Amino acid sequence: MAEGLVLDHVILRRGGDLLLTLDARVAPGEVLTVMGRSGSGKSTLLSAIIGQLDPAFTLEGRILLNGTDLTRRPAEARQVGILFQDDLLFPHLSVAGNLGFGLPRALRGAARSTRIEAALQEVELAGYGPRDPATLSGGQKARVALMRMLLAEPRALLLDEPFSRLDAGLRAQIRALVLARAQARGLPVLLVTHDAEDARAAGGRVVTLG
Ligand SMILES: Nc1ncnc2c1ncn2[C@@H]1O[C@H](COP(=O)(O)OP(=O)(O)OP(=O)(O)O)[C@@H](O)[C@H]1O
Repeated sequence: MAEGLVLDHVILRRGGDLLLTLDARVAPGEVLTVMGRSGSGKSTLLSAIIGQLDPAFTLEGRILLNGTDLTRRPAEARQVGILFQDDLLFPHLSVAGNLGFGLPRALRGAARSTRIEAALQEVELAGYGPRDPATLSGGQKARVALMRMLLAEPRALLLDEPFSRLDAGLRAQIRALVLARAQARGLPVLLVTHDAEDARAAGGRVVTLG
């Protein structure tokens, strides 16, 4: 059984037109960077992996995670986390409320608060639970969005240009944090980016679509 994320002869078509083909394995703790011109299908590939492919596209091949075939599973059963460029926090919830959103519903009371506080500590935001997200800096919001996603205990992580709205210094800092937290959990990571510096910093293999 192959651990990690396996894209087994994946072919995406729109109508009769071939969009992309990809055959790749991302091992636990490894980062595979996906680059390619605008329109080459990077975001569509991520949609297929999370189970939210637009019906305009068809998928051939298989998507496996830790040996389990996800191809026909509904999105909510896939345990694949994704971070986008505009990962907005829910404005009507506190920081703790936002983090709680990623937790299983069955987890209640003190166990719940303990998990939330540990998540805040992991990204150096101890004590920020009661804060209104609107009062956070861009980097703090990005850290809360990261932990909200990780608290759902994904088995793989997809990154769709999540750093591109951050200014250069912050971008490097958040990128390093996201990759470190993913690696600490042994998650396979697929990083979609236009930025050569992101690819270099990720340090793994690069595939170019189109
Ligand atoms: N819902 C849809 N219906 C039909 N065509 C679509 C749909 N979504 C995207 N496309 C088309 O599919 C192709 C791939 O789009 P996709 O967004 O995956 O590209 P991308 O590589 O992520 O681009 P970018 O780098 O600009 O974000 C493009 O030609 C796009 O116009």
